[in-house]
Amino acid sequence: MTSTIEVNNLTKRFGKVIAVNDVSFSVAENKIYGLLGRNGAGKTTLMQLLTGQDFASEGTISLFGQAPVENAKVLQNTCFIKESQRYPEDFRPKDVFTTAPWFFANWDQKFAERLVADFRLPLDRRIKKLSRGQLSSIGVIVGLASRAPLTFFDEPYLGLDAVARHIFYDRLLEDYANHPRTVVLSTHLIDEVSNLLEHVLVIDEGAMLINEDAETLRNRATTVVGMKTAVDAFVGERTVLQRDGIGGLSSVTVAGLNESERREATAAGLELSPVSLQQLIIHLTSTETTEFEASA
Ligand SMILES: Nc1ncnc2c1ncn2[C@@H]1O[C@H](COP(=O)(O)OP(=O)(O)OP(=O)(O)O)[C@@H](O)[C@H]1O
Repeated sequence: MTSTIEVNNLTKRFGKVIAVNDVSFSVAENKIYGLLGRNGAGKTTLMQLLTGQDFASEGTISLFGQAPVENAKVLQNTCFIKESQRYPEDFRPKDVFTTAPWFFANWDQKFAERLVADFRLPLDRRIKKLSRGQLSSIGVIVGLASRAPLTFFDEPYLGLDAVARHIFYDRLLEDYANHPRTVVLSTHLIDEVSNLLEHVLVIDEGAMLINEDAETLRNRATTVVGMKTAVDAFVGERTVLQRDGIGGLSSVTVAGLNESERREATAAGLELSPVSLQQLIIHLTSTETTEFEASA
């Protein structure tokens, strides 16, 4: 498998703050990655380092086999959409879409126009007059229509309403199927993007906590539902992530179950359902977590 990104022992310090702490990982070509983690975990810093916008304190980064810093060849194949994107004072959306093709070799103007219509973006209004969501939609359109071989979206949709967010997800999936590329998406709306993600990176306090195929990760926990006595008997000494119940019914989320354990649960009249990625990540990154990580 070809890697688009290779990171080795990457550290970034801001004075005493260690924003990224000795991180090593690779990102495979033509997959959609989720870069997830709590506030201040180091996601934006990591993306800034990867896109050559900041210097590493230690370690190495390779994009398409080369270091990204001041490397035009690498950067013209990379698109970084961030929530806080700034535009020249007098720019209107149409100016952004006129200049974007200068930077991105694969830019698709027709696709950009379709997205402008989808997002109902007023092309002639000054950018400083746009609503928060309209401003975000400019970034999302650039990120999609650039068709850069490597695209980073850092919380790209602040202010976008639910309809617009789903247009983004749908268009991304549709266009990715026709024009495969590597996408790294950072978001806190984990359940919304859950079906989009093929691989999940979770960073916590600067360190890489999870680097796993999304499907494998989802199978790391299961919710067992049924009569309280039967659920308790089945759960026994297993690691419990979450426990809910009402009346005689109980719902308990436990760390991964193998095939024979699943059969055992079903035979005991219990229902099994997969845990949501968001629930799992909340658990893995909440401060008291250690036992489940160790058992995974
Ligand atoms: N220029 C800077 N100077 C000092 N500390 C910084 C600087 N930039 C980031 N940090 C710190 O580094 C840590 C990581 O920040 P970063 O913005 O990468 O987090 P994040 O995961 O993107 O968070 P969020 O989800 O809230 O956007 C935080 O503790 C932040 O306060």
